[in-house]
Amino acid sequence: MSSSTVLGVSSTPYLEVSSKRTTPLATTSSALLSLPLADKSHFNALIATSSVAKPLGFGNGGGSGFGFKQSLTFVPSAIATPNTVLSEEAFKRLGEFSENSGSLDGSDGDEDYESQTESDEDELAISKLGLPGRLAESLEKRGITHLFPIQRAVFEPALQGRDLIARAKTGTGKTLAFGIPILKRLTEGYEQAISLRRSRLPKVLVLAPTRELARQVEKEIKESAPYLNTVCVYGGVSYNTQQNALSRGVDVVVGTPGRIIDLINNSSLKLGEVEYLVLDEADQMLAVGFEEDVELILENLPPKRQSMLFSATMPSWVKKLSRKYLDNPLNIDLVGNQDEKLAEGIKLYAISTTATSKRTILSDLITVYAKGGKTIVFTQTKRDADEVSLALTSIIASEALHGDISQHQRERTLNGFRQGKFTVLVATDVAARGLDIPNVDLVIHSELPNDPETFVHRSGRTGRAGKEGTAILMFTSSQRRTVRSLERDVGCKFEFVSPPAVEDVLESSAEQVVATLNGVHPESVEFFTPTAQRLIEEKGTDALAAALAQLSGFSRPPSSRSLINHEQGWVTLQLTRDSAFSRGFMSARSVMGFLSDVYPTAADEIGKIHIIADDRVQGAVFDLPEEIAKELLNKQIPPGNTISKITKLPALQDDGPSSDNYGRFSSRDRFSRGGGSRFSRGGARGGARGGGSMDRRGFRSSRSWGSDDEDGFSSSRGGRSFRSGNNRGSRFSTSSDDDWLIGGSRSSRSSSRDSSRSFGGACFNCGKSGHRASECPN
Ligand SMILES: Nc1ncnc2c1ncn2[C@@H]1O[C@H](COP(=O)(O)OP(=O)(O)OP(=O)(O)O)[C@@H](O)[C@H]1O
Repeated sequence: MSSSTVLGVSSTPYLEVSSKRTTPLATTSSALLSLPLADKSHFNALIATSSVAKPLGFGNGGGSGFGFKQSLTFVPSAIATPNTVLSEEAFKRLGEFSENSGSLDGSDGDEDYESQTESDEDELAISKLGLPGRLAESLEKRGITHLFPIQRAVFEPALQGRDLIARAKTGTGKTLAFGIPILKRLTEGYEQAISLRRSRLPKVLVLAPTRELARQVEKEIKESAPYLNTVCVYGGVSYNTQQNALSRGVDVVVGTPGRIIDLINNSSLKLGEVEYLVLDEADQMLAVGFEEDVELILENLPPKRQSMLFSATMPSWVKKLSRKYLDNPLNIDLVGNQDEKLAEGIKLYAISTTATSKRTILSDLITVYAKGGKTIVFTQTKRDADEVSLALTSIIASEALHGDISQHQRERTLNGFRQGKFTVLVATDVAARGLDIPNVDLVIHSELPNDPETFVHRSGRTGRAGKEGTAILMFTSSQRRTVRSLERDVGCKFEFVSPPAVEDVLESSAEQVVATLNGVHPESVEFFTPTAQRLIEEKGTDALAAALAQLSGFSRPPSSRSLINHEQGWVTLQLTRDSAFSRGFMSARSVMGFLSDVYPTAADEIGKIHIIADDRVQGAVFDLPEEIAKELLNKQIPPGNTISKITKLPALQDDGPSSDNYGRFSSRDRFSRGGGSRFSRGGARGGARGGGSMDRRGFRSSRSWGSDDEDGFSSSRGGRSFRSGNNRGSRFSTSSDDDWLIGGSRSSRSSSRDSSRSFGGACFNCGKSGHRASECPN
């Protein structure tokens, strides 16, 4: 068995699979379901593929499935670890391996696969699992006709009584993965019982970290096995109802730790007969803060029980810690360490924002990316959740959800959201884990999450059960590095995008309005038809366009916005220079030099400057207040230069040219964490720090320093709010998030109106600093 693995496959003889050749789908579902039943010391892992996805109606690709490869294959021992089944990482490697190899009998694997798939689908059907009739019936009634992959992987070992640690991506059906085998056992047990005691004690305890999640698990179990008595216990509501329910005899208790402890302490909840324990969101349940409570609860459970841990994230410390509570657990990991941790159907975007532009961008993102569907916006603090929700409400119906809101209101809000009464839920991480709300199209992280796990869970509120969804991460320029490490930790890639252009927002708004027109009652339409006819005769399509504009909330033209930081009232211009005319490279200084020559007011009022990333283009983009931009565009400019208003940003250099002195101070990360760095910005900028009395640019530069921590990584940890940004909210503070600010010597530039002082930019003519092109000795 050196390079081969021996697998026990239900009643069939052991099957030896060489590591060079595999059997495409020789055994499929039966293998999956029965593998752990066999002599466990003999098998390492099993690779399941689209035969898993297909019967589930996920198809083989198109982003809708779970990303399984085309065939079922077995893992050579080199890849699998003992007590580990079904790693998707292993799937991938072995998928390739099996695709290149023939089947053992030399037949064409694909044919075998197709012919085999038909019967697999059958075997995997809920109706073929040997479930008690009423359980199978209620599952099927709910549309659960086939097991999902994690459910298949867990089914047999769970029935065998193994302790488990199971990881599978968000929205892949982990609740029923533990639910189905437990309910099977429970139902079978009760079918043998003559009658059920009214005072029976719970056999199953499921712990969840939040009340909403506990309620949801309760619902899933109740709907799957309505004939059992399932009681949910959680804080924030009266004890009476829960105590009464428990006293009537109970089979399954689902709850949050705090209330469970209270009920144990007042003797309303007795856990002495629990046979099955589940920790949902196990990594959170065992994290600091929860673990003590969990431990306390476990002390009340019989030592002989089956324990199962489930989560979409399972940091290694959880596995270590869980040894305390589990007996020789089987690891079932459908995620894999090297692979992307997010569900397959989630499209990821990242967008750089500033504190002040955040809210405008937020509502634009919702308009453009959710297209009228449901959105969850995650904030760092409760206050942020309230404020963002309030701010959005004037544009889009939205509600806040967080821990300070009364439990009844929390439930009303969640129900309203589920039912589509409003489309935007603004929540703290109380909603990050587990919540299964159908058709959430968009998740927005309005602030960086505290850790990669939270990112995975928050994002996982969309793209569930094989559906597609979008997650957008908003970050400030100082957090760019953290975003990169997030990519590494989660194994994902963001598409970095600019804020939606005004045109896109208008178009999406119009589309949404058009979609709502179908809902207008025909009788109402009749009332308006004569007026509509008259209007069309008088104004043609303009009449309808005006109606759409009004309904979209754009009865006035939207004010222009910077493409760089999305600030209203600003425009982004592009300056390019013919290579024949170029001297030296394009830098922030040379842009300043150019503007000082052509239109000094523009140099005074300029916002951000970025150099175009394309090496073949000598160019930069920069922001100007709308009126000044208009003036500038009417000015005569030196030959070989082109200046224009743009509607889409070209690719930009991240940190500015390294040879530019200003670039040295460009990465705010350098300052945001190091405290009193020797690159003291204040010093470098001519004492701008704290310079509230300085002129505008000096002031701006001082703000950019001062806000470093507020918008930096520490903000996500410390729960800074939009408000902190907004309180600083003059348009000048917006520039405080500059990727790199133009003013290596802002204080000196700020005096450019006073020509007697030295000129801080570079000459546009010769590229040297210290003088203007008009004063150029060359
Ligand atoms: N076999 C199945 N067939 C059809 N739908 C299913 C099946 N199993 C689960 N579902 C549905 O899939 C959705 C996601 O399931 P669930 O909430 O259990 O996911 P999860 O893996 O626990 O997600 P999270 O990690 O976010 O908690 C639910 O709506 C559930 O009813």
